[in-house]
Amino acid sequence: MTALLEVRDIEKSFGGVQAVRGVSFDVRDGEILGVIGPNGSGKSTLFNCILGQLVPDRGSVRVNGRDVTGLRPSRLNRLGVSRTFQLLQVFPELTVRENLILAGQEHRGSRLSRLFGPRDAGLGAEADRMLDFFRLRRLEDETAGSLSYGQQKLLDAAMAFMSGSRLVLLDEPAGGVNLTMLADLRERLEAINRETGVTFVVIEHNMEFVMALCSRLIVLAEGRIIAEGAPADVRRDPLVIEAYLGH
Ligand SMILES: Nc1ncnc2c1ncn2[C@@H]1O[C@H](COP(=O)(O)OP(=O)(O)OP(=O)(O)O)[C@@H](O)[C@H]1O
Repeated sequence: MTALLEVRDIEKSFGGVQAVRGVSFDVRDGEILGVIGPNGSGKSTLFNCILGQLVPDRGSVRVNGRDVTGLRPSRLNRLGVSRTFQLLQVFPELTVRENLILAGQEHRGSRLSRLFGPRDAGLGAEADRMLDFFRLRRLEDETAGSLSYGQQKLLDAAMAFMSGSRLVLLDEPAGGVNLTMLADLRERLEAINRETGVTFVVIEHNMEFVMALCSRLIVLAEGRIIAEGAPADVRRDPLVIEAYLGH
């Protein structure tokens, strides 16, 4: 079976710094893959190469068998690929619902309909679905800036799933989220994966969260994959332990 995402031999340097050195992996349709590694191991650079924020020096990225290497993020959005960033991307002055609609419009490649189109730009039903999925319904008319940080992270994740995204890359979804909200976030991400079959790749520093959420992990150190497998095996791997302790 063709993988949904095929990453082959990606390399990326910044001046003399080799941030990613020949990374290859596949993500199967419906899988939740975690990408972990110490600070500076190349996780964000790899994500940016996959999602068109950076053009890799070498290697290729395929989505559903189609070569998308170096394609701009907006083109990837239209192919059903979206992402979150370490820093929140919500618009604090817009309501929760408006943020969802805007994200949906961006994924479709247009912000203009926000100004000129119908109020919900035809995305109302989908926004409703996300409000229910991420249990944000009672907050739909609140401005995003008035929510707690954990609620804003939930909204940020929900926005990535708008407009039929089939592959979502989540960059530190658990960062800065308190314990109660963490359990909620994980449970909701598992539910959306189970119920809609959407595939995700997650960069995360919170080990407990990532081990519980992901069915498979890859571990980066100094720009290379040093381990790959089920969370329980990866956490026992001497190379992984050394990479973390070394930092
Ligand atoms: N724009 C850039 N210019 C120069 N060097 C960069 C740039 N982006 C990343 N690097 C370097 O590339 C290496 C990998 O960084 P990257 O941010 O990809 O690691 P990371 O695993 O995501 O780290 P963290 O967990 O701290 O977010 C680091 O040495 C970093 O300093």
